[in-house]
Amino acid sequence: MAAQSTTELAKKKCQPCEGGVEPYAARDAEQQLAQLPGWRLTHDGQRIRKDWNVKNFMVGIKFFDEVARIAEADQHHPDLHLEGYRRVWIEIFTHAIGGLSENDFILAAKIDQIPVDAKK
Ligand SMILES: C[C@H](O)[C@H](O)[C@H]1CNC2=NC(N)=NC(=O)C2=N1
Repeated sequence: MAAQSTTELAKKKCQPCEGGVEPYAARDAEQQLAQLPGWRLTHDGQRIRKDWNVKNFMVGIKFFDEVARIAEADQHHPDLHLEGYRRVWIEIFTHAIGGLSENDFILAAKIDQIPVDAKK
């Protein structure tokens, strides 16, 4: 499976997934992640995750608001975490298949286009 650039991914729209799709093998997922700085595999290669230290709590909340808009527009939804008032992390996987589909990488690429005020 050929890895796609972030630009290619971000131009795509998530496709409705109700199962019946083979999850990415860890090796393919790793290759795709090489194009997505900061994202890594978790849960035995079944999810992708990225962490941010944002400037303050409201920056985190506003970031989530932007992420939520994208997720709703594409009907593909990440797990959003905010702890310790500015430590943010996002996990993405395709619930319908219990693993990774192209949708997860599309969403990650779109999230990476959101400007986020990081801790100085
Ligand atoms: C039909 C539509 O794609 C599904 O209901 C969506 C909604 N959002 C979703 N988000 C994620 N992350 N995984 C899913 O399987 C999923 N299913």
